[in-house]
Amino acid sequence: ADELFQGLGRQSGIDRLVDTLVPLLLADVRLGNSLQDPNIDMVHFKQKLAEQFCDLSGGACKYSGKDMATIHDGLDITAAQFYALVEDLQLAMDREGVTPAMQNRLLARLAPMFRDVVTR
Ligand code: HEM
Repeated sequence: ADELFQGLGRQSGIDRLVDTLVPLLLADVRLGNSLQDPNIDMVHFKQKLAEQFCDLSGGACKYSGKDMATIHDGLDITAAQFYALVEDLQLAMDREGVTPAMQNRLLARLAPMFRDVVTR
């Protein structure tokens, strides 16, 4: 069941993936400036993202952050922004050597979050 967790390189691979992903998100003008808010604790954000990827991929973690609808409520996130994040994640996974099969598996587990994240 934890084949995806292995495919992402276990905890250390997931941590590297998040370290590669977050600068891409911060630099992506398509995402708008919600992530540039100085009130966002980026250390916390990265920890929660890594924990979520670990949980979703079958690692021995339980996501302990806010639920996706609550945290993204009021950010007016569009479908285009959701897909832009997915593209950044694909690029980060390419850079970290995650195989296409494993990339697709992680993306498939994120897809159901669309309805909670996209509100505009
Ligand atoms: C599959 C898509 C997405 C996933 C899995 C995801 C995941 C997360 C996670 C785990 C957190 C931290 C939760 C916490 O602190 O408890 C978060 C926060 C946040 N996300 Fe997303 N997110 C997604 C899409 C997006 C998109 C498209 C945007 C648009 C720019 C976005 C903007 C934000 C912002 C601004 C925060 C920080 C909110 C705050 O700390 O007040 N997210 N997201």
